[in-house]
Amino acid sequence: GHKWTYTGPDGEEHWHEHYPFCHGTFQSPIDLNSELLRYDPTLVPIEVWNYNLSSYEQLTLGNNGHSVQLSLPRRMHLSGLPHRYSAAQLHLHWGSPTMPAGSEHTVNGKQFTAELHVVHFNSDRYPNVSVAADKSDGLAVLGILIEVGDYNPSFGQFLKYLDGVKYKDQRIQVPAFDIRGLLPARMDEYYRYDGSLTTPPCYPSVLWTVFRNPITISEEQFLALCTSVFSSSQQESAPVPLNGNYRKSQDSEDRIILVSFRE
Ligand SMILES: NS(=O)(=O)c1c(F)c(F)c(S(=O)(=O)CCO)c(N[C@H]2CCc3ccccc32)c1F
Ligand SMILES: [Zn+2]
Repeated sequence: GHKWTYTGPDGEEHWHEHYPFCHGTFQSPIDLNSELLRYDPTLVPIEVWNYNLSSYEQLTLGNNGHSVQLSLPRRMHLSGLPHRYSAAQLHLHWGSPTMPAGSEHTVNGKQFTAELHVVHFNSDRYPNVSVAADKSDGLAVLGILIEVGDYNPSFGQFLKYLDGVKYKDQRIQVPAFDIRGLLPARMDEYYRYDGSLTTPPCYPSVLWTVFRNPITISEEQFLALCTSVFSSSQQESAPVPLNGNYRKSQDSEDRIILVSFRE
């Protein structure tokens, strides 16, 4: 597909020129504003299955120029959603050393330091994430807000390999680890709304679950994330740091955001 970036002539204001859904409805991210929240007692705790991967297993860590992503085995899956959703990949959105706020979802206008997305596809209905990506019930993404605080050992499990994927299109195999460690303790408190991919092609195909409680990473871990990787390929003369890879808040239109918790 056509080149897209987060700034400049191919930035998010231009995405719709080649990816029409980016100008469409049900776009993500949105501001999770108290005025739009509705408590829904039917929202059960999210349950994750087979997230505790063995270090004998290897995962593919890659830099696709837009984010760093980790491939996930499809036996990892979620229950507590309208269908079984099997894992495909996880990736991050973050700020920069000078502008550290880089989450996609915001809470009452507050932008967090970064955001982790664990992308799953509806494996009851579709064979893989690519086929599911443009179907209205195709994807379920877990959003985990990240703020700077205590060191995060789970996060360290793949940050330590970032030097192997410094440049666009680099991929390496890394030992798997317990992905549950990247999620917040409370899986019963979350925001829920119908939205989209936050990157082109912006398909309105995502059932979003953003956990209420952020996880923390240390200042050093944050700096490692936003200084280790580049959106440019190794061959290019001028290395372009990969950071600020977040889409701005979209119009929530008249969407209600369901919450599993009482304020
Ligand atoms: N923030 S987000 O969760 O909306 C989201 C991304 F932010 C993002 F960068 C990617 S990507 O594949 O790395 C790049 C362009 O899709 C995906 N890719 C997913 C969705 C579609 C698809 C198809 C095949 C493999 C991965 C993906 C994504 F779902
Ligand atoms: Zn994402």
